[in-house]
Amino acid sequence: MSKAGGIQLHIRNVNKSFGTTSVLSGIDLNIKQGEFVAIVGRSGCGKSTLLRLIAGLDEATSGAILLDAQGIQGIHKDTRVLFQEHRLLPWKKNIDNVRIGVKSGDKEIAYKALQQVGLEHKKDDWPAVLSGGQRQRVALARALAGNPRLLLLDEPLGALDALTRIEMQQLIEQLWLEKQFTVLLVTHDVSEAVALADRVILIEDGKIGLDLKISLARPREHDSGFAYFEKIILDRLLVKQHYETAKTAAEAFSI
Ligand SMILES: Nc1ncnc2c1ncn2[C@@H]1O[C@H](COP(=O)(O)OP(=O)(O)OP(=O)(O)O)[C@@H](O)[C@H]1O
Repeated sequence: MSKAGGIQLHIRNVNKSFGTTSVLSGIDLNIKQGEFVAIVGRSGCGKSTLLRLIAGLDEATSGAILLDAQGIQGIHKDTRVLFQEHRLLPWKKNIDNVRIGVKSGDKEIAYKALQQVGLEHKKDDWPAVLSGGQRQRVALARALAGNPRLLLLDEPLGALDALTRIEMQQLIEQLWLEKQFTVLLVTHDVSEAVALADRVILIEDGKIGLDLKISLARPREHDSGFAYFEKIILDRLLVKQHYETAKTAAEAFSI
């Protein structure tokens, strides 16, 4: 029997290099059972790399990643990952794509997962006839069907239009409140991070530059409190960008 509730995560002094290029250095992070954490940062800062290490899809160069106090060894049975691309198999009907996520292959469980994302009526359709948002919902259903305790989301809403994106955010929040799994969401969208997360982690220069608790009630409104948190994060991202731009300009003019 798997344990109920979310997975607890401890990251201790994790470093990751590709060849001689260091991407992550000295990452320390504790995530509580059932916490919703968003990871933001400029393009290429190492967000996806960190997520892949936690998913067990890649190995840290040094340091430790503990899931429920156990050192990670490959993909944990209670972890599911959702990527920006839906990764559905085009030759399988939606219900059969969701069944891939069920260990026993049980069709009932797959059907229930499709119900949870509001797409049970599309069970016998092919992924090709769905909209982009619907395909992402089927991919989410496939992840849910595995009854995850840790859900890793790597920009899963990045390719969706603004309205569908907000609907998906609400669906993810509602499922998280119901099921109490732990969530790590990598996103470029600061507003999305503030809308969903208990904590926002900002990565810069391969380190944690900011670890901000979002102390706003749910469901979140776009009010002055929301704008306050958005500004803290955006200011931090932009200050860094201004610094980089100034540095590049200074180098170009040999200042
Ligand atoms: N398998 C790999 N081999 C070599 N370099 C890699 C590999 N994976 C990632 N990198 C490098 O590591 C750095 C961080 O990449 P990563 O994808 O984690 O960034 P990111 O913050 O998720 O970026 P984005 O927001 O653009 O998706 C980049 O410079 C990238 O080129």
